[in-house]
Amino acid sequence: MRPPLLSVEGLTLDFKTRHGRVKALEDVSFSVGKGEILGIVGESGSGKSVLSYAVMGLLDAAADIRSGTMTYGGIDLLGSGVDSLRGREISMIFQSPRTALNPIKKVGHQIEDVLVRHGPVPRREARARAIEALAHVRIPDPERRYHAYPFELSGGMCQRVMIAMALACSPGLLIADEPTTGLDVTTQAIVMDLIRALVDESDMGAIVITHDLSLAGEYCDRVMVMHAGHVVETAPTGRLFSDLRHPYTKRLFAATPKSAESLEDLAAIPGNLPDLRGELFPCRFRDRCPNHKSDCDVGPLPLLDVGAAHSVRCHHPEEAAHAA
Ligand SMILES: Nc1ncnc2c1ncn2[C@@H]1O[C@H](COP(=O)(O)OP(=O)(O)OP(=O)(O)O)[C@@H](O)[C@H]1O
Repeated sequence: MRPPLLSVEGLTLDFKTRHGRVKALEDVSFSVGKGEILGIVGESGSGKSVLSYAVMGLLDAAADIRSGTMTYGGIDLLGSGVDSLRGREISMIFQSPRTALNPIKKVGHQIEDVLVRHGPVPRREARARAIEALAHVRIPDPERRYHAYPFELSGGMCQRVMIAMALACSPGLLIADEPTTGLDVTTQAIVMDLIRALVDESDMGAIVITHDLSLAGEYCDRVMVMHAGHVVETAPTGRLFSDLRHPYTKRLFAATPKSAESLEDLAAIPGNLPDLRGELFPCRFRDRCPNHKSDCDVGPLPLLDVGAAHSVRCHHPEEAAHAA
């Protein structure tokens, strides 16, 4: 087996605030391999963005990494002198591409800036490389689009420009944080098809962060489910969808719209995320969980291996689908 590209082990991270410590991530472990898309799903506030910012080294000063390791290609991401790795080897795209782009600069020039800064590519070659980058993300007529300002492009085109910028220096890992938010359904599919194709045709790995379980099911090789700063379930996509084992994953799935369903068919997930500033039980889902028992409140949660590369952090997972 090939060693993972990115490996995160036991990451525990708090934010120091005036109202106490926000326990944003606890004991988070996962890996991403070359040519693989890992989907990270969970409700708003589950820690998806904090986790990606931690990998990118974009955390604000209030963040306190209390324990854990993060390595990229064997290099310690928590060590010093790794900033140049990010941007070149690990690249990120965000939601709202229109606001992430500079509104008063031609998109071609914005790609050139990335190439010159992180490439490093000599300025005289940057224009040709920027046009290549636009062509790479299937933007029609890239020579003409090179001169466009963001307001002249659709939301989907702006997201493709962002992906072109992120891929300009051929990173090994792409992190896409809600890359299709705000785009219509057809454009969402175009952007996700593009990310899938770019991963398949290179050795790049990718993390796609989304609250949309069905999008993760369609485009990701593996899915990791987060709840209130914990990883509660991880599995290869096909396996997860045929055998949801964590009570939270099951409810998240039931709350995910499928095309044939009406709003009344959707089951809301009862209760709210716990306040991450207070004392927390070992299981952060316990107040919302239909399977809660007294042993859930004692000691650390077990990480159960429930099948091929399928793990669940729970005392009382749901019955296996085939046993039902
Ligand atoms: N700078 C900060 N200071 C204090 N708490 C923070 C800070 N940044 C994030 N948090 C807290 O960390 C937790 C996880 O937030 P995060 O933004 O990662 O969630 P998310 O799953 O990405 O949500 P969304 O889908 O809405 O983006 C939340 O409770 C949030 O309030």
